[in-house]
Amino acid sequence: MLRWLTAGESHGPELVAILEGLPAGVPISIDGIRADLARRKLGYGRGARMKFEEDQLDISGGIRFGLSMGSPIALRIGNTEWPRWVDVMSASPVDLDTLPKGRGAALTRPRPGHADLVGMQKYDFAEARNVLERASARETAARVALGAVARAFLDGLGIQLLSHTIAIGPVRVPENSLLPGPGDVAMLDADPLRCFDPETSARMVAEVDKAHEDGDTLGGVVEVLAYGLPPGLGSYTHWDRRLDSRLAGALMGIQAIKGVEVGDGFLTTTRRGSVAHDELVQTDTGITRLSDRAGGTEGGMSTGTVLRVSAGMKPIATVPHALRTVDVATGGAAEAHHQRSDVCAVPASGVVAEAMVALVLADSVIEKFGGDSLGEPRRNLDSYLAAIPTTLATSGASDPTASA
Ligand SMILES: Cc1cc2nc3c(=O)[nH]c(=O)nc-3n(C[C@H](O)[C@H](O)[C@H](O)COP(=O)(O)O)c2cc1C
Ligand SMILES: C=C(O[C@@H]1CC(C(=O)O)=C[C@@H](OP(=O)(O)O)[C@H]1O)C(=O)O
Repeated sequence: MLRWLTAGESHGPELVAILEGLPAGVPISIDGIRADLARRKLGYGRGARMKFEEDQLDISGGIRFGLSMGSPIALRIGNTEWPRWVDVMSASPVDLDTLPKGRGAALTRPRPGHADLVGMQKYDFAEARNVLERASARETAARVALGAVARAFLDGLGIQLLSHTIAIGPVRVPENSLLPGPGDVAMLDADPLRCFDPETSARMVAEVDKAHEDGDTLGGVVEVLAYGLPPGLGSYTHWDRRLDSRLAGALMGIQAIKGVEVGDGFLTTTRRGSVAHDELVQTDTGITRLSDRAGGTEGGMSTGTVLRVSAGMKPIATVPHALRTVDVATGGAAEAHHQRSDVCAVPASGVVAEAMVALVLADSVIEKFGGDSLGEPRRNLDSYLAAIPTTLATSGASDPTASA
């Protein structure tokens, strides 16, 4: 079993992350983790903080000479904003009257759509600073670092992941567009919105510009693809063993994600059964699916075809053209607090979604193929695939673009 935890606040000294249960012998490049952290900061529409905040990565344990040791992997990501927040986020008591006016001010005008009001109610805080510090998606940097480690493990088994943006607000890639493959990651990262279709990307840029001009914010949809999975990860035998259930939980656990679809998702519900599923035919190389509407799972198990899951992000709650709220200090009508914010963080969410999918898949692989050291799941995976009778064997991936 793979377990992971993160700690740390948005303006605290650092984020901390621990990954427990990874086999020994997985090659882990520290620069590779740094590269994924840099990818999370990409994307047209992100706010000022992404320009000056650096993710300062340090390894505290679990990796030696570039290889995992089988012990918990501990990572720290320093917040370079920290020097400006030492007093406001001090772990020791401070005289509140000495705090700087802006950063140290009590946040009594909760933002609709953020965690502010309910967080104050639940944890008995008079203002929202403690709430937003941990609710903030700054925490996703820690998850991306953990995801990079999980991805290194999957890589060693021939499993590769990527994500791309399929919608920004109302602008969406055309149905049945070509899907990106593992070789397209550099190209995706070079696109301002991490969109695979240049024409749609240009329209997305215009949509972000328009929202920015209007003092507004945007959401959208990202899709994660995983290539090279074996059939049989997850299980139909119990709800919490289902791969799709675990993926949905992990993706819904990302800040601002409000919906998850597997394969064609809700579109499938509009189709008749005769055109909703992926028919099977026998070929020279084994059983093949004629389409990929299901997105790589059946019965809560990976089918061995490309896994395709998407996550929908709501528009950023800190709207510059501030929303109506109540000042909880006075009880009077007010505008929600706003200093700075992202106009759109959908491309970054794609990188976070990749990390969450990588962690779930790595956990599922370890569950099925075990492993104290990398060789063990490799051997078990090979012998499992070799033991599938030829009458049941499937032949690699179907064409995922043939889904309609
Ligand atoms: C990568 C990323 C960046 C985000 N940036 C902001 C932001 O700048 N301002 C904001 O209000 N919300 C931002 N959010 C969303 C909030 O963190 C989220 O809405 C909040 O924690 C409340 O959780 P909920 O939306 O899931 O209810 C971001 C989310 C992600 C994934
Ligand atoms: C810091 C990050 O994202 C932050 C997520 C976030 C939120 O409310 O979720 C609000 C913003 O923080 P601030 O209010 O300090 O500008 C984003 O910049 C990051 O992704 O590294």
